[in-house]
Amino acid sequence: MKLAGVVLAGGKSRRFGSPKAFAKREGKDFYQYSLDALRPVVGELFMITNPELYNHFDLHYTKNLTVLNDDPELKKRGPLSGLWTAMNAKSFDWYIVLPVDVPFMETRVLQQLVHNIDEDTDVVIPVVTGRKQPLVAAYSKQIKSHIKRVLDSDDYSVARLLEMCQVKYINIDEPQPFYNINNSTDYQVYIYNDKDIK
Ligand SMILES: Nc1nc2c(ncn2[C@@H]2O[C@H](COP(=O)(O)OP(=O)(O)OP(=O)(O)O)[C@@H](O)[C@H]2O)c(=O)[nH]1
Repeated sequence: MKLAGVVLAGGKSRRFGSPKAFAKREGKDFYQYSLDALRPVVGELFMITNPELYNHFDLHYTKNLTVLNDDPELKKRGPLSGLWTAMNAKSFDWYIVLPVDVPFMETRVLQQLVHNIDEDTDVVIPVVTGRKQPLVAAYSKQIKSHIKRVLDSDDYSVARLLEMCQVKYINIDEPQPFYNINNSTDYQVYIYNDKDIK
């Protein structure tokens, strides 16, 4: 089974106030944590961003990394633009997706997703303390045409896509295996107090 990693890195970070991809934890950029978490489980890595951010990434951060901008025809439609761009760039059996704002992500969470892949499933999504996490998930190449259909419609939300798919939700049996850093309060709580929560 051929697996690709996809880091969604083209968001506007309105709530955070500056591009989250380049926020730092212990001197390392957030986007690098996502790449590092994916690297042990996938053959190739894709990071999908936008032209304003593109030149700020280290394009040679790791081997087998391709950094692309969202497909110009489908840009600014949120995370699915990024997933579509990666699927269109190269065919793999499954795409393991991460956002840029999970600097405590660990590879073992992604391994649990991969272990739950089967032929009757299109998408594997973890549920963490009762919350579904569709941007920390595995997507089959089989749903590429569904993604295109959603992006061509008025509602290009991930929720709309999932209505069309066989989704397997897996419970991650740990209190908080990762944190989303969406705004400055999250940053304050989880990064400044990093030493306290470890
Ligand atoms: N490639 C790509 N990634 C996106 C796009 N929109 C959001 N993302 C990424 O998807 C993940 C989740 O995004 P959000 O945190 O919900 O949105 P955001 O735009 O980054 O932040 P807000 O403006 O505060 O909502 C992040 O890693 C974003 O970088 C997009 O249009 N293209």
